[in-house]
Amino acid sequence: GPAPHMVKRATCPQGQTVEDAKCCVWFDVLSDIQTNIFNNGKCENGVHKSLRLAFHDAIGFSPSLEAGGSFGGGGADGSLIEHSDVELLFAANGGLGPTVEAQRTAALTHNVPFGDIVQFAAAVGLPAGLVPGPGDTVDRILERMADAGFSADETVDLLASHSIAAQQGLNTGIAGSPLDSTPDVFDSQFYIETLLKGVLNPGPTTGFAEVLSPIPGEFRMQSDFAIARDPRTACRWQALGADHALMSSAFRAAMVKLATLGNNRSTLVDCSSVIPTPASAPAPPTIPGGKTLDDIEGSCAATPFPSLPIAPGPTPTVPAVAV
Ligand code: HEM
Ligand SMILES: [Ca+2]
Ligand SMILES: [Ca+2]
Repeated sequence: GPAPHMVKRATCPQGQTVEDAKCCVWFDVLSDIQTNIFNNGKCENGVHKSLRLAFHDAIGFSPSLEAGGSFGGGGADGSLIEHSDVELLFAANGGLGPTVEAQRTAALTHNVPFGDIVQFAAAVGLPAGLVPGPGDTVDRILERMADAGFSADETVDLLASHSIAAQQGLNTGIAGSPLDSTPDVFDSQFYIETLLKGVLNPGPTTGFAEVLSPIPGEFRMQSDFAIARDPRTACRWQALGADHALMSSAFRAAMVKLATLGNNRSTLVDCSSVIPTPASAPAPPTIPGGKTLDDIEGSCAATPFPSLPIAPGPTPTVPAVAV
């Protein structure tokens, strides 16, 4: 049967049953943001930015800074909205402003908190430098993630987010260049394509922390390139690339942890049933057209890269998305 916190105990005014009557307002928030932030529920810029915002809000959480007597950040506390005057100035949060404002409007409309009120008092500013950067070494990224409580595997799991992602700040000349060939589909392609040999620059100039890409139009950042090939992370990376079901379940588990960082989970109300059920599974993982297994830089010492089907036709040019 369902876990105790998932037992539905309340009926909302519109007839839905939920875990707790406190969840009902989130149906109103849901339809508001589907319409006003997600362009009628499309996996586009509003969704991409909102996911990135969730990471940047939550990862401002450092037990080691706190132990040293400094403010360690409040974790997933809505500080990016509450203290947008401070936090939007951090370089890592570039491009997030419009989403922060749209979410503020929705929160105020429905009278829901930006984040946990207890965390708010402490979260007067997210210490800069807590969000990993695309030019950081794998050592530094894994250390920072470990400080916030994430293993190397969980760090890889969270990067599934880069399957629905584009860059705009690293190379402004090609703003909207996606990180995989299917930026509107949450699939395994990101993990496969980051392992392909880099052969080209997608733009006329090279951006910050940009490394050679395998596919015209696709952007590859240094940190993704390096994490895909590091002995500590390469096997997990490859495993998620070959298995969408594993990728989804691993991402879900790591995202629950991220979304509640800095909060006491026993004090939170679980409203999972408000989240719509995802549409059907995406197309199975493939090696992009025009490439072969020989183009994959297999980096997991223990296991060779699996032989995946190759998409028909020549190597595609990945179109830019709106950002
Ligand atoms: C661990 C190290 C990570 C690094 C170094 C990193 C870095 C970046 C960078 C530099 C961009 C491009 C930003 C721009 O130019 O506009 C980006 C985009 C993005 N990141 Fe990450 N990221 C990391 C982890 C994560 C995690 C854990 C999540 C979510 C759980 C996430 C979600 C996203 C999303 C959704 C985008 C696309 C935003 C858009 O399309 O506008 N990232 N990331
Ligand atoms: Ca925060
Ligand atoms: Ca994708």
